[in-house]
Amino acid sequence: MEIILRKVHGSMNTFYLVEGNERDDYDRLTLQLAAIEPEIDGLLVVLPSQKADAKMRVFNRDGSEASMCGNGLRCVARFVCERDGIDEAVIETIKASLKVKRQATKRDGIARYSVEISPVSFQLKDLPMEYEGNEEWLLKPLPFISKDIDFSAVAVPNPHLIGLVPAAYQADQSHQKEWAELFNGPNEYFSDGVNVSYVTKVEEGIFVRTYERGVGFTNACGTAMTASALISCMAGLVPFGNVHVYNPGGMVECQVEKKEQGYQLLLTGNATVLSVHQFLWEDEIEKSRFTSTEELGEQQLYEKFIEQTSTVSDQFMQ
Ligand SMILES: N[C@@H](CCC[C@H](N)C(=O)O)C(=O)O
Repeated sequence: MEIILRKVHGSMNTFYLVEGNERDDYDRLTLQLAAIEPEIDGLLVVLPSQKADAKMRVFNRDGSEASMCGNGLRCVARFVCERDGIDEAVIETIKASLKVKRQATKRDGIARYSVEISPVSFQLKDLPMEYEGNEEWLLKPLPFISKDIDFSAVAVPNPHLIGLVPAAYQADQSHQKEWAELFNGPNEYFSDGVNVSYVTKVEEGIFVRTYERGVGFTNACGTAMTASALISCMAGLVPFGNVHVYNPGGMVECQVEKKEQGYQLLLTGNATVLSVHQFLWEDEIEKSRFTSTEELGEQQLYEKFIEQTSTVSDQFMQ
């Protein structure tokens, strides 16, 4: 079957995006694409919805399905808004229907979208995380990892473990790698795995590096950056409001507001289309292949933006 794929990214968190109908083998398509291009983070599927403008499903590079993807949602938001000629939409995801909005284009010419990140839960059962009968784990060390790092567990609604770390843990990622690999294999704490982020305060906001469940280290994880901004506000590291979140793939803005009914989170950043492809999707991987590729020029604009943000991020890059 011939399908159209768009290669897209939010903060260099890179996906193929396909529009299709509900079917049960998008995990197979993800694995086929990852076999051809091991550096992609996963697949975004745009489906019809009964209750929203569209539905999004997200597959990690290893074929596992996630309940949410913040960077991916911005790319889906752009696809749906451009397809339907609208500036705002509602996208159904596994656990919630979320509002998305096109942002006015700045002078740099980059397409940007804002997406709601919801629901937010600190209940360990919602990640799930199991640790000595605790119901929540917020801003305190997990003694079996380190006495020096404050960790927090939060579901938005995909699972995140967030550590507030000094800069030395960003320069050498071996500590983060060791624990993230452990928690994403058979282990007693996180039965479904977890996205693990290390967060460091920088003058202009925070820097976040994430080891993603189903992927490994990534340029950026939108839900992780938003959850990290929330935890950084709760810790008093940065004020509530608009938080600049730097990452190895650029910078996004996370709006963190405390409301009576809980926290309201908004993620704003680029939604870049790199290329459009035709792909022959066959049962066997050997027969599946790209049959055409059209490169778009958008990445040049994004690279100029990265040059500006790299003054902050470079100190943490190896
Ligand atoms: N990159 C995403 C999150 C993708 C899913 C994650 N790996 C999980 O399994 O929960 C984002 O931008 O939020």
